[in-house]
Amino acid sequence: MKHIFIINPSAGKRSQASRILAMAEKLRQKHGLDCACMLTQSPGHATELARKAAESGEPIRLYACGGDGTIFEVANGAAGFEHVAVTCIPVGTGNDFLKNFGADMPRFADAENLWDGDVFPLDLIECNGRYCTTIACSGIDARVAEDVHTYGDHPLLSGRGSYLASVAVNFLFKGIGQRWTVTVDGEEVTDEFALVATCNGRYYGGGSTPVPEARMDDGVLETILVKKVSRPTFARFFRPYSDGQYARFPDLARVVRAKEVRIHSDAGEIVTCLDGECFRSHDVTVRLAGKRLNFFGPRGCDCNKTAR
Ligand SMILES: Nc1ncnc2c1ncn2[C@@H]1O[C@H](COP(=O)(O)OP(=O)(O)OP(=O)(O)O)[C@@H](O)[C@H]1O
Repeated sequence: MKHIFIINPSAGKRSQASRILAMAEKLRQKHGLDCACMLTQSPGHATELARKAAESGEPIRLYACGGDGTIFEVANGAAGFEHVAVTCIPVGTGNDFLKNFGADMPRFADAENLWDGDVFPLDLIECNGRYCTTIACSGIDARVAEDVHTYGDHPLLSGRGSYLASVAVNFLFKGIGQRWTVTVDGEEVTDEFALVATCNGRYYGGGSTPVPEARMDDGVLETILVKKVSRPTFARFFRPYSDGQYARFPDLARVVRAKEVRIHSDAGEIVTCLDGECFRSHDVTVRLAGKRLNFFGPRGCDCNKTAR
């Protein structure tokens, strides 16, 4: 069994590469493990490294050392490979992926708790040819995420602080909704939408939980559709939405368990974020992926620990 640490030196406020290198060295000395460390050179490189390792055919444990973007990239390289398992060592800004594990999240920070931990499969969302582990969102929430990195470098703002700054800018200066045709399992609706978010996990945007009942291994995705609203209504809606209280606004938001959701925009581009990584397009297709991700974590950990 090989243990490969894929380290994103640009994740978080400052590089944790030397701490991860020391951690891997400790595993080598203490347990005689076959460990290797690789630093990513650029965006997308973690997918390349993970796929290359997986294609070697050897049994491998991959440690994605970074934030949500890093686990997203490693998952995209490792999905569907039975002999590969993936975990996350949190050194990112938000680390929303690991919040799904509740009180066990801090245990992921030390590889000593991980190297012989439980392996279990997680569902994945497939969106426009890529895999997403937690939430695939399109609309104002994705535009907010697209802008979060602008504020993420600010020394006075935490992960949550950068998120709130981006919400304020998008709310005050950019439109809330867009005219889209949304097709849910073949049923088409053309309307003004604020956002459409498909949830496998429960957290995004520095800790918002739009659909707290979403579970990461149940073979089902929950999609929340939110219509365009006025600024005052959005201001009232935002907090309860972030706290998973969408049911208080039945005229604005509904949650469906759909196999496939398609979004089409004739006008402006749709901004979509997969685990916080954003892209723009006129067509978005989201569905439960045929492939799953073997994940490992500390003994006894539960990806649904915080589910309602
Ligand atoms: N060597 C590199 N140089 C610059 N960017 C990189 C490099 N390696 C990876 N990246 C990019 O860094 C970005 C941020 O990574 P990541 O999301 O893991 O950290 P974060 O933003 O601090 O954490 P979070 O998303 O949890 O808030 C990703 O988009 C990834 O593609």
